[in-house]
Amino acid sequence: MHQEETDNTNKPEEFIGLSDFTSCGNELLSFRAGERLVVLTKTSSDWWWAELRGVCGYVPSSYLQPSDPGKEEEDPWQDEEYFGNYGTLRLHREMLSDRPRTEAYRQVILTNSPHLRGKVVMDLGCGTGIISLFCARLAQPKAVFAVEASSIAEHTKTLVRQNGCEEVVTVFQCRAEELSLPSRVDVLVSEWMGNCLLFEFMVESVLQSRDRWLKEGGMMWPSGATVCLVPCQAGSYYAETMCFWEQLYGLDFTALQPLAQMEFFSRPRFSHLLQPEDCLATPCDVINLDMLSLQVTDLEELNGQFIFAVEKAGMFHGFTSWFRVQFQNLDRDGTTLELDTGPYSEPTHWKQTLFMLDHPVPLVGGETVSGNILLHRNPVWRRHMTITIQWSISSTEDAENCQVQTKSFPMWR
Ligand SMILES: N=C(N)NCC[C@H]1O[C@@H](n2cnc3c(N)ncnc32)[C@H](O)[C@@H]1O
Repeated sequence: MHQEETDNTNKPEEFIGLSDFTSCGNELLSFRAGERLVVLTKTSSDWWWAELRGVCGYVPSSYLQPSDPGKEEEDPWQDEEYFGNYGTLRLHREMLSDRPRTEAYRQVILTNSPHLRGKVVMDLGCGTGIISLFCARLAQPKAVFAVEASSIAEHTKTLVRQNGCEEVVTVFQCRAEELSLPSRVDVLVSEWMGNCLLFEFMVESVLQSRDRWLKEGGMMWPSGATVCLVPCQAGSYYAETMCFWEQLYGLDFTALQPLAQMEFFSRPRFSHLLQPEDCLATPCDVINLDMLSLQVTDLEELNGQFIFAVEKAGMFHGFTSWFRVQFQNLDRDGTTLELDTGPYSEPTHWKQTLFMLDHPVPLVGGETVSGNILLHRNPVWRRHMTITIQWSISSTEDAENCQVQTKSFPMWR
């Protein structure tokens, strides 16, 4: 690749393919018309270094157009839409009606009540203030700073008054990044988890607030987070999205199956309820995060390995993912509490996330599914990521011919 001139602007930009481009060299990146690529560096006027679904390569600049001109100005955090959504009751009602989630935080406050006495607590992204109210009602903290950027905060102030907590709880209606507080805090509690743990990437705000406001030796709740994965059957989802086209009122609509595969299997399926009997192996913890040491830069790429021993024969339709979060006790010898959003626990509003393979594969007991998962944060749209899973299936007989497969799932851009 010759360098006519280099453009050192490193701000990634999103472009859309004007027409299909098929790579004819190993450093070139193929794409289809209409696909959104992220141009990382305009290395020359004709060839740019770009990324598509976690893979990088050179693309011809003449095949690309900037994604919708208005979008250049669009905030990469999409905060207007994001905080707009949280300004309505719909999402707060969903979170409050999630008993395992809300009860877990209540138990954390109750269990740690003695050590919370006289402490200063920050509740980051407090929403309706439920966790702050738990603190004020179930313990005797010196102060609780309830931080909420959306317009729901106006109502949160009323809820604090109506529940007699205004002496202890102060609501700050602003982004945590713009906050000024009278003092640092002993405990930073937040319910920040999104689908696949990280979607929305509110965790970045939590880490920045930790570095700005948490006292030395202070406590993060959650103190730790784990991403789990398992190979699974998804027979009913496969039937309703793929088999559906086989016999339609006596007609053969299977010509639509390639379209169905693109439409239903190319992105993760949120809110999938995995039945325990559909797990083909014992689930693996693939990513572990320590909320005291985790850095924002670590969030760009998180990698995990897995080896699954297939325990029973079944159809390998895909992988299912979920998360657990841990709440270390303020009494260092005390029990660590945990919220598990997996298939063996009571379902939460997150349920689980399903990653469908393009084609199901029959598995038999004794085979192994091994590989790795990569959570790659979107360099342009900062609340989004692409999950890439690489796997190979090996059986005891012919271990050598296990071919490595890979698939990337944008969540969502
Ligand atoms: N996936 C989740 N748990 N989402 C909960 C997000 C809650 O935190 C609020 N929130 C998210 N980020 C921030 C931030 N940087 N500053 C203040 N509030 C925030 C948001 O408005 C909503 O009420």
